Amino acid sequence: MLIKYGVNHHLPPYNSVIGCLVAPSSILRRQQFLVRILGGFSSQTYQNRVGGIRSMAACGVEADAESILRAITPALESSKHKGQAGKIAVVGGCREYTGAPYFAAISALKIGADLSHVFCTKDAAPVIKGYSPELIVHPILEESYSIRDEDKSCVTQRVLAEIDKWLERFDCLVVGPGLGRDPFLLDCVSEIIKCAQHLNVPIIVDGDGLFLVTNCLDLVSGYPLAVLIPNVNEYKPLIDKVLNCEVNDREANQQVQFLAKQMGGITILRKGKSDLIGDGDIVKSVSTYGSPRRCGGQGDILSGSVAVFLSWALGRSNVADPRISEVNPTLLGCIAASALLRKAAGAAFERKRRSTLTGDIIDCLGRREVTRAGISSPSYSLNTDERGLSAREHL
Ligand SMILES: NC(=O)C1=CN([C@@H]2O[C@H](COP(=O)(O)OP(=O)(O)OC[C@H]3O[C@@H](n4cnc5c(N)ncnc54)[C@H](O)[C@@H]3O)[C@@H](O)[C@H]2O)[C@@H](O)CC1
Ligand SMILES: Nc1ncnc2c1ncn2[C@@H]1O[C@H](COP(=O)(O)OP(=O)(O)OP(=O)(O)O)[C@@H](O)[C@H]1O
Repeated sequence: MLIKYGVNHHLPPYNSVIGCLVAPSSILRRQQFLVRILGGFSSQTYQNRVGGIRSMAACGVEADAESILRAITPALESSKHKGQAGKIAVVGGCREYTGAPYFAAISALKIGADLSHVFCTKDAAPVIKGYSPELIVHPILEESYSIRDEDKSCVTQRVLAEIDKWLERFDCLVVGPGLGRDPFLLDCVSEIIKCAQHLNVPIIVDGDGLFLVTNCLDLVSGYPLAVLIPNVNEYKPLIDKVLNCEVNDREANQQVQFLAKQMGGITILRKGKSDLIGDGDIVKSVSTYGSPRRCGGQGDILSGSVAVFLSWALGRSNVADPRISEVNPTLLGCIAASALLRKAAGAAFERKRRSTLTGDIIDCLGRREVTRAGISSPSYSLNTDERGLSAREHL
């Protein structure tokens, strides 16, 4: 089955069936790159990884999210020291948005990371610090209004020098929650992305970070440790820019795959009724029922969660369990994070119904019924179409 998208005839047609089952040479190169940055696998393990990806593709589109979630979550052991369960950083937070970086960073901690940093503007920092003493907040970013044109390159250098001291220590960087659109700020963040890539730090791009990379695709294209997590509004311009066509919901899986492939094998997590996750090699969906509430901030929880699970998946890539060692860690991280968020959203909705807010979902991230095995069906009604009950029952 050959699938062409829109009017973009200069792009090679994507054979979805073959594309899902066979790892092409670009993907093999990506695997080799991951092998290198993960410290090396035996050639047998490497072959298994590729074979495992094929078999994962062959077993259907819906991910076995529950078992992946359990398999990549590290045991709590008394022999471990601070930092081993993950050091995450969020680059985001400006005058308008202080909630988004907070939600992402605190979610990372609540899931089990040991340390969570936020790099934000000077205005945003005291506010974010005020939300939580747990977060390490660096007020290093500047927006155009606060600096003179002649000082801009100096400020950029200072920001880079400051963040460079930290970058290498992070297991994952989340770029974009509440970042805003200030051009000078975004220029600085472009440089941060380049530095992180140079150090092989995984990068999750969300919110305004997606505005930045959609307008400058080279920032992440071809970087196998990049994950983009667009919502419905952020997906459209990305598709338009990369594939030069419109969003195709009938062939949503193939389009996610094609997008990831065209961007050089990065990972795409398209958020929605089902979260679709593709790396240009295979595509998986997570459709665990979550919550009918769509309050702002749930995507921020997801970005912080992907950061933690991705670093756990990377850290466990050389274990014997083939569900872990043979599959792209970025894919595993996205699947686990998506499943956990959905379960937490469902648990929060059980209690708070229509008044559920993002903080309520964060409170549920560690609840036993959310983290333990098994996905319980919601006891509440969805809507008249799906359950035959009125929307009033949500209250
Ligand atoms: N409490 C907070 O501080 C929160 C801040 N948030 C931040 O707010 C910023 C904006 O995120 P939102 O979720 O509000 O963004 P939206 O999902 O509303 O929009 C995302 C992008 O799509 C564009 N867009 C919106 N509607 C469109 C349409 N109908 N057609 C085409 N394009 C459209 C917007 O201009 C924007 O570029 C981000 O930095 C985000 O991280 C959100 O995370 C929510 C919570
Ligand atoms: N139609 C839907 N049905 C079920 N769950 C959904 C639906 N849309 C979104 N979600 C859930 O909400 C999560 C976040 O998606 P959303 O589109 O709200 O992100 P976002 O707009 O980036 O969030 P934020 O407000 O943090 O910026 C998804 O991963 C999914 O779990």
